[in-house]
Order: sequence, then structure tokens, then C-alpha cells
Amino acid sequence: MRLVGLTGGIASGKSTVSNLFISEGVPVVDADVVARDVVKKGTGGWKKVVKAFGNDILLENGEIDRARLGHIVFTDPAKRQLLNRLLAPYISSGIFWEVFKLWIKGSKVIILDIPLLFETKMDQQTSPVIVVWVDPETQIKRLMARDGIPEEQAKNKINAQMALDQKKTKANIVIDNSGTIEETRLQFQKVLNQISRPLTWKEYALSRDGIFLLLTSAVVGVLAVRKNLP
Ligand SMILES: CC(C)(COP(=O)(O)OP(=O)(O)OC[C@H]1O[C@@H](n2cnc3c(N)ncnc32)[C@H](O)[C@@H]1O)[C@@H](O)C(=O)NCCC(=O)NCCS
Ligand SMILES: Nc1ncnc2c1ncn2[C@@H]1O[C@H](COP(=O)(O)OP(=O)(O)OP(=O)(O)O)[C@@H](O)[C@H]1O
Repeated sequence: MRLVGLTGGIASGKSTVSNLFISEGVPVVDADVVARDVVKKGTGGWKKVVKAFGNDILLENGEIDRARLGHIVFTDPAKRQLLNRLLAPYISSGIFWEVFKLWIKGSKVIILDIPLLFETKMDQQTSPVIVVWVDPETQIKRLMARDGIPEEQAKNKINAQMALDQKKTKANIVIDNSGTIEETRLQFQKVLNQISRPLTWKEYALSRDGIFLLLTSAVVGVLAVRKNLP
């Protein structure tokens, strides 16, 4: 099994690239979706967050007011670290289960779309790592337009993550998403070919079929030895 890391900066275009993978039939585990699920009303993550941040961050229906919590954590690094610390175990086990479900289905190449891939050191479990890069002016413009927020708020969100240029230096593959979607799609096609190359022996051994083959060979080997025993 090949676990491909996909990361970048906020609004650099990870979801745009993820959607291209999905449209080609390559499964994607989206850490933002997992992070939303683990704080749904009544879950363990929800309880931890409410205990730490108080009832003020709740909407009338009891769900977390994401805009409000976002405003708190994107302006206060200590509160952000606290939220990250509280949710990290839930998010990593959520990602693990999503990967496990795909492994059971027999998926051989899985994309892990994780905004904080390097910050959480999850890049150590993925290879190759793709960074979706965008130039700083375009990033801030797209973020302000998408979230409908002023420049200062957009800057706070960008500064809450490792610098995108630093992420670029850690990448195995860089997709420059500063241009048009069509330009990104062209780069994507090359990346798709790269990540679809045949699995290495190690990757194959970790896939469902590889494990099945190893187990079958072991059983056949043991039976053959027992049959030949006097
Ligand atoms: C702060 C929250 C409530 C804001 O919710 P909101 O719906 O407005 O944003 P959303 O979840 O869609 O995230 C948008 C983007 O913000 C960035 N981001 C989210 N959390 C963080 C964080 N803790 N630190 C830095 N950047 C972050 C990511 O690039 C993400 O793609 C939410 O992002 C959250 O609960 N974050 C903590 C969980 C986390 O670490 N998520 C990232 C998954 S690795
Ligand atoms: N090449 C492009 N040209 C024009 N707009 C783009 C391009 N790529 C992405 N966008 C737009 O920029 C915004 C951010 O893109 P996207 O949501 O894919 O980023 P992201 O990295 O997934 O963001 P987040 O970190 O918040 O999850 C979206 O509104 C998207 O439609």
C-alpha cells in the first residue's frame, strides 16, 4: 500500500488537487473532514473542546460554533496549541480508521490530504509527499475571497501554519497552483503518473493482497513441511 501525503498552506489548493485525484478514482482521506467528525455534538472530542473552551463556543443547537472557535485559535497561539493537543489523538485515530477501511477494500494507493502533515510529523508515514504551493499574493487573495474575511484575519490564518516556502523544501513533488486550474491540471497529470507507478515490494507487502499472499504462502509452507515429516 502506498500512502501519499498531500499538503500545502491554507487555501493553497489541496482540496482542488484532492478532487482531481477523486475524479481519477484515487481514494482520498481528508483530515479536515475527519477533524469535523471528531467534534460533532456529544463525541469525545466535542466534550474535551467544550470543557477547555467553555459553553460560549457552542451554537444554540449544541454544535461547536466553528467560526467562533476559529477566531479564538487563529488569534491566540497558546489556545491553538491547546486545541491541537486535545484533538490530535482523535484526528490521528480517525485517519487510521479511514485508511484501514480503504485497505480492507484493497486500495493500493491512498492520498492523505492533511493540512498539518509536517507540523504533526505525519509526513514520516507517507511517501511521496506532494506540496500544493501558491505564491503569497494569490494565496491571501483566494483565502479572503473564499472565506469572505478581511486581510488581517487571512494573515492570522496563514501565519498559524509552517511557512509554505518551508513546506515546499520538504516536498518530494511540488504542484504550483498559482496559475489557472488548467495549468494545475496539466501538472496533476504528471503527478498522477508518478504516484500510479507499480508498488515497490515493501509497499506491496503492506497492501491487503500482499498480506494475503504472505499468509497463504506461510500456511502452504507449514502444511508442506508437516506433510514431509516422518
Ligand atoms: C479551528 C476550526 C474550528 C476552524 O473551523 P473552520 O470550519 O473555520 O475551518 P476548517 O476546519 O475547514 O479548516 C480550514 C483550514 O484551516 C487550517 N487549519 C485548521 N486547523 C488548524 C490548526 N489547528 N492550525 C493551523 N491551521 C489550521 C487548515 O489549512 C484547514 O484546511 C477547525 O479548523 C478545527 O477544529 N481545527 C483543529 C483541528 C485541526 O487541526 N484541523 C486540521 C486537520 S490536520
Ligand atoms: N488554480 C486556481 N485558480 C483559481 N482559483 C483557485 C485555484 N485553485 C484553487 N482555487 C480557489 O481557491 C480557494 C482555495 O482552494 P482550496 O479550497 O482547494 O484550498 P485548500 O488548500 O484545500 O484550503 P484549506 O486549507 O482551507 O482546506 C477555493 O475557493 C478554490 O476554488
